[in-house]
Amino acid sequence: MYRETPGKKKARNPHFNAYRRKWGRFIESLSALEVAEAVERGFRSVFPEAEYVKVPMADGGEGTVQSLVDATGGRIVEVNVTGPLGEPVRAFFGLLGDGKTAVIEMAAASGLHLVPRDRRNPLVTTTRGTGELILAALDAGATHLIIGIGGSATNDGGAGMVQALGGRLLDEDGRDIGPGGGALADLHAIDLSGLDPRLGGVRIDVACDVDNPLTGPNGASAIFGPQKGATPDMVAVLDQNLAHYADVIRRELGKQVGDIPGAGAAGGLGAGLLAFLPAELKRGVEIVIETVQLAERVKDADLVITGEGRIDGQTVFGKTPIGVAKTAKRFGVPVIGIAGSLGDDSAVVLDHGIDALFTIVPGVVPLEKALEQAEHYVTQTARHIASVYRLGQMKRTSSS
Ligand SMILES: Nc1ncnc2c1ncn2[C@@H]1O[C@H](COP(=O)(O)OP(=O)(O)OP(=O)(O)O)[C@@H](O)[C@H]1O
Ligand SMILES: O=C(O)[C@H](O)CO
Repeated sequence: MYRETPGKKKARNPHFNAYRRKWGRFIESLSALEVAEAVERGFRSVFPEAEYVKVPMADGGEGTVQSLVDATGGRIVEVNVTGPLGEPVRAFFGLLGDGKTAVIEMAAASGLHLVPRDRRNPLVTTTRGTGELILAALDAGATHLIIGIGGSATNDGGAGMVQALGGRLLDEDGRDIGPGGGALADLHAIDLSGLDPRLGGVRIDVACDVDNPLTGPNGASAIFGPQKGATPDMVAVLDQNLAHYADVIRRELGKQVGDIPGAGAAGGLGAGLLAFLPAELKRGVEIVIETVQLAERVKDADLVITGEGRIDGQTVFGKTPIGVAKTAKRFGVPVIGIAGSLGDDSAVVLDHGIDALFTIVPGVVPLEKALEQAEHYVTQTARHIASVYRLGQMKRTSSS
């Protein structure tokens, strides 16, 4: 039960995955830290003396690097890498406060947003830039890598990535195969002897945005190929090539990776990471919870506030707010969820550890305005939540 310590109330504060980078190209919305700050401002106007702990959270998708950098006092490192079509792109990774953990979003180097719609072609797009980001992280001294995969322009099974790291993918004549999901048809042999030796000493946690297998009707090519520019004929070729790729991996490396859930994420990069590197696929939010030591930070809280852009029925499938709520519930801490918008089925989250839900928009406003005004709306909503919370305390005080 809640008990007020005079002068110091703990309303521990929030975990919110609104993604600056996601919206940044159109309209500036908020990073997780900025949302946390807005919640604190709203709460402070009602509870000025409370202690507020802000833990920017994420689920492995876009915004994860920024959140983990903010949560751990790390820094963002910018690097020039090879883009999906072979052109140079300015990408980034995060080096966390411990100086040993690097966080990579593969989409920063190999993302769909980097390729104009009329040039999308997964037969040729490559994950080479993702491999180059891994190399840059190793150069920075990282021994633990967190790699968020999804939002890719690619369907090459991580072939470009392993080539960038020194692995050789050879055709029948012993020549390196070219870039893209099309060239996988030529693969005959794999030689990992030139792989960067530093990879032997690293731990790699991979957060996939989906659970799809590598091939088949639910595989990478069939489900995500079309958004990358694949026609139905191209989907058939890409799927066949990934199946061949998995066969060669099995023959050459003795690893069976195609059916593992998440192998088909990011055009089969999930499978490539498992086949070639010391990688483990995990739930993104679990990786983040561990990295920011969330349990430690919520265990003494009186209240946790969490949220995301939109809370709906999908939120219960491994999204940030539910991971936060489950952690808080281990310590019996109440949890309030806030969101930019609530789906018709949002109430299901109330069965998964969230005790109450609020939307931040004050009325019918265009999305553009809602995003522009998000900081103000979050502050205002937090103030209203704090007022209701205080009412609950008054009732308890007067009836005790
Ligand atoms: N500031 C905001 N105000 C109102 N609605 C918002 C706001 N931010 C996000 N939304 C709503 O949430 C939807 C999805 O936004 P976003 O992709 O950021 O969601 P998310 O739920 O945080 O992320 P994801 O589901 O991709 O992990 C938007 O289309 C919009 O309906
Ligand atoms: O990149 C992709 O293919 C999708 O986001 C699924 O991982």
